[in-house]
Amino acid sequence: MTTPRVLIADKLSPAAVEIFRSRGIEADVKTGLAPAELRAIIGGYDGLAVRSATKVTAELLAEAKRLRVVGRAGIGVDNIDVKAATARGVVVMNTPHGNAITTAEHAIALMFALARQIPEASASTKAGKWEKNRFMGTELFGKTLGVIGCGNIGSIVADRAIGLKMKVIAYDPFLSDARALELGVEKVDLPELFARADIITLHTPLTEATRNLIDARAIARMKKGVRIINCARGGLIVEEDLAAALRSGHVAGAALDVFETEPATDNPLFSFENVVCTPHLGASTTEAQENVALQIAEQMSDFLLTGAVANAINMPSVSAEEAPRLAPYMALCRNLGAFAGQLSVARDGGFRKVTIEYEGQAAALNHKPLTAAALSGLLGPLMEGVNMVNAPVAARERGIEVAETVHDRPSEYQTLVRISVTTDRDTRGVAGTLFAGHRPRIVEIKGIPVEADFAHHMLYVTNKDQPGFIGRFGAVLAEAGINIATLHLGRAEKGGDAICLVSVDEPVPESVLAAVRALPLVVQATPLGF
Ligand SMILES: NC(=O)c1ccc[n+]([C@@H]2O[C@H](COP(=O)([O-])OP(=O)(O)OC[C@H]3O[C@@H](n4cnc5c(N)ncnc54)[C@H](O)[C@@H]3O)[C@@H](O)[C@H]2O)c1
Ligand SMILES: O=C(O)CC[C@@H](O)C(=O)O
Repeated sequence: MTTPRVLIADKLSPAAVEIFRSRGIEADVKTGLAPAELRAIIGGYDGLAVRSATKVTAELLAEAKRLRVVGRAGIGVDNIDVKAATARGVVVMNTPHGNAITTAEHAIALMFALARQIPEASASTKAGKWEKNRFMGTELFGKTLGVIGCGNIGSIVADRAIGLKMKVIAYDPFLSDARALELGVEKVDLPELFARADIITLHTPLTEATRNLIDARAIARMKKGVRIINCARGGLIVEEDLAAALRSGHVAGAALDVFETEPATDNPLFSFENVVCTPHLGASTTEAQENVALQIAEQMSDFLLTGAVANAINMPSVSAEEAPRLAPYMALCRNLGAFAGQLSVARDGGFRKVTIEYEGQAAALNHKPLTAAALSGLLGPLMEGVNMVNAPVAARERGIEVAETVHDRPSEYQTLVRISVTTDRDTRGVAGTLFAGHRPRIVEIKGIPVEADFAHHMLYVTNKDQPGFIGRFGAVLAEAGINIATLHLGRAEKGGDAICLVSVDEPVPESVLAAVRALPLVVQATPLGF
């Protein structure tokens, strides 16, 4: 394996570079590059580590020919075109917990700053004015805090606010009653939160569903004198609508760490005395930056070196312990998928349904990555650059139904995977096992037992089980100068359908295939490549 190369494109703790290098990965730090500069060099890297400044766009990804992973040292991935990355088979991973406490603390700090006008009071005091009467605050004790988005950060904010003896109400469509009870928050719907909260704090990701969540209509439903805190993403609030509500006095104040356009150097909200602003500092503590840098460097190194996948947005997880155990299964599933796919494409075209069955030891494994590997093999003949990241999406986009079946029954083999592909005309199944625990081996084709290793070039022939086939078949290949490396036969019953699977040393040319197909007793012949 060539040494993987990672580009660190945003300012990350030096600990990240140390981790990459100690794991034998080449790491270049090039921050502040213009998009064109980044596009010019990205083709040389297997991994890209970013924070929020670098925009990982479809244009950038189009130049990233060898890129396998984008690592976000932080939580929000809205600066990464995850759809484009997935389509190109690039894993996108983040560090979901590393800066959560720090960001929650920033939200609490902003709440205090807002309630006691600390930034303005500080500026005034330092300017030599002693304006004791100008800065009348509001107490937090007993106030109702409305938390919108009660995930990692929102729930830490709720916990801290409860410690301050505030009443916490929360709106999050995915918050269960049990979790709300555990957190000590009251679960409410959005209109009720707007109607009851004295202070509202936002902790949702920026998605199409949450963009412009706080607009003029939403603000009109809030209490007069409400205060709003945003430590999540700028696009959650319509800034003009917030400015209008600040002007009218309906909103008593706002504290904003994030803005619609960043870096925010000129924003109409800056002119309000009762607006506290910080430059996207939510995650900016030494502790959080150390956490996310270490975590992303470890995760990216694990993936590039061992295939382990943690905290990926667009791929199932594979733990570092599982990765070596799953590796031979992934090869088995990819090859079985490729076998079934090549057979079906060659004969019928489009796939309707794929069923992947796991039996014996395989039944106890983490199936999601194995199914993704099977789909990548299956779609290989149809798509360029298909891999475990983009195959499940590609299958969905092509309307292919994917079913996983785990058999809790004794298996003839210690471990078995069977892949069946249904087209408009037929269903074809291929099963395989791991020989000696690690070598993928075919054990059944269309219900007929046959034992064969996968090889680079193979020829799969179905024929009538009658004397004379093998001699003629061997002669055709021999006349064409094609050496048979291995030959495996199977049949459904004496004199019935039979199969012959050979591995050969080079691809079988079309003219030889035509000669094989023309032989008496031959039903079909399909070249296969693995
Ligand atoms: N200011 C900063 O520096 C900073 C730092 C870290 C994270 N963030 C932002 O904070 C966000 C939240 O981070 P997190 O770690 O808590 O994420 P999380 O995924 O743990 O929590 C997000 C929560 O939002 C909920 N949610 C989704 N859609 C919703 C909707 N329409 N209404 C209400 N709730 C909804 C989800 O169910 C989830 O529980 C991140 O997406 C990121 O954008 C900002
Ligand atoms: O990297 C940062 O400074 C901000 C990170 C933050 O926005 C996040 O989503 O994790």
